[in-house]
Amino acid sequence: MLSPPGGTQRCFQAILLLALIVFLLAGFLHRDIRLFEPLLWGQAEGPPVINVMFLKTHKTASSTVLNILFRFAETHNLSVALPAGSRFHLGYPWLFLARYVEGLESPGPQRHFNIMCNHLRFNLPEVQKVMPEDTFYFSILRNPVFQLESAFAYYRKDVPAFRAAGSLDAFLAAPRTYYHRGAGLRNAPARNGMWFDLGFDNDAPADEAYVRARLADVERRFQLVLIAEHLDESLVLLRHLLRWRLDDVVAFPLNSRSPRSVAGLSPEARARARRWCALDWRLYEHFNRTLWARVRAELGPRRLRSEVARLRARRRELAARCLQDGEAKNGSQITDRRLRPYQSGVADIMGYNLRRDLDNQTRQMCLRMVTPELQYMAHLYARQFPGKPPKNIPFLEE
Ligand SMILES: Nc1ncnc2c1ncn2[C@@H]1O[C@H](COP(=O)(O)OS(=O)(=O)O)[C@@H](OP(=O)(O)O)[C@H]1O
Repeated sequence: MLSPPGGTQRCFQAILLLALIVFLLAGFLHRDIRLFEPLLWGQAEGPPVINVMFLKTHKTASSTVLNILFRFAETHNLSVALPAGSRFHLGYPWLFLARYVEGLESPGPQRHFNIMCNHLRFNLPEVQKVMPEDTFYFSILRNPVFQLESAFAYYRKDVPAFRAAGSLDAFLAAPRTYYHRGAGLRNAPARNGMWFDLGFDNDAPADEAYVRARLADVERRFQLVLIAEHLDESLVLLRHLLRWRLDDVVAFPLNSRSPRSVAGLSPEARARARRWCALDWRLYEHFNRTLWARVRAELGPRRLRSEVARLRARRRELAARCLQDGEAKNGSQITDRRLRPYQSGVADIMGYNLRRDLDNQTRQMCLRMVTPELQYMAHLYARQFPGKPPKNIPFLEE
């Protein structure tokens, strides 16, 4: 005889119902946790880091990072190690000396600053005279092929090796024809420019032991090295390490050339650039690899994806709120000359027009995000040293 069908059926239905409840609960909880995840992630585990040294390498998206730091300094009323007197950088291309900083030129008890981020050639013992002991050090690198191409356009008229060559292709085909050590530091941007900015010899042979020793120096000193090609991921990691808010690291790209002034390079020219700048190439390869290892260890792929998406969404939102047409403009299209970026070489450097309908508070916030480096530095200088003559920016007077 068969057992009464009602019992088995009820048992089966109960199991099914239980499975359904478990399934729905799991799905709901999962969604629920995911809903709160970004909030939990956003919570800092201590006060924000406020002593920060950024080694601003050349042509690596470093102006965008500098803007982040200037804004943080201004909104938190922090002191910035600014170039002394009428200068615009901290002694570059010479190795940095503490006396290049305003307020440290005369002997006396050393003063410390919170933020240091203007162009300089790294020289640790002198930087340590300016920055507190607990300073967070970081820098940025870019693929040396594109960094060199950008430098060529930007310094075309200033760097003897570039001036002598008709084009970057011609330069890379026979760099020794144009590049002579006799020109000294003025030729630094023409070879291993990032290696040079780190304070190393940009003409040294790329011997394995030497390269490894210098990479280890950088590892030891810098808590983080950002990569321009992965700037958003880098900024997410930076924010996490500094315990800053999302808006602190949201930035519009600054100092970018208009696409028409960017030269395409053939695969041969790219390979030559990698060989010519072999030290920079090793540097870039190494820190590109360690950035991803670091991101995996600190954040993991899911959190990284979510935070990068939040950063991009916020940038889009602010671009729509702040910017005329929501986008960058060529240098000549910028109507307010105070927002015009410095133009150099044969590069057409882009900037931004602000929307006209902004209320005062929004305008103030947007203005900080689009103010070019030199103007922002002059503004901070006037704020920090009201008794000193203000910095004069010659191209704004023209
Ligand atoms: N993610 C991202 N965001 C912003 N900018 C980026 C980024 N990646 C690269 N770049 C390019 O970096 C170049 C500007 O570099 P810098 O600001 O360091 O230049 S400078 O040394 O301060 O003059 C400038 O390069 P070019 O446009 O090739 O000249 C920027 O376009």
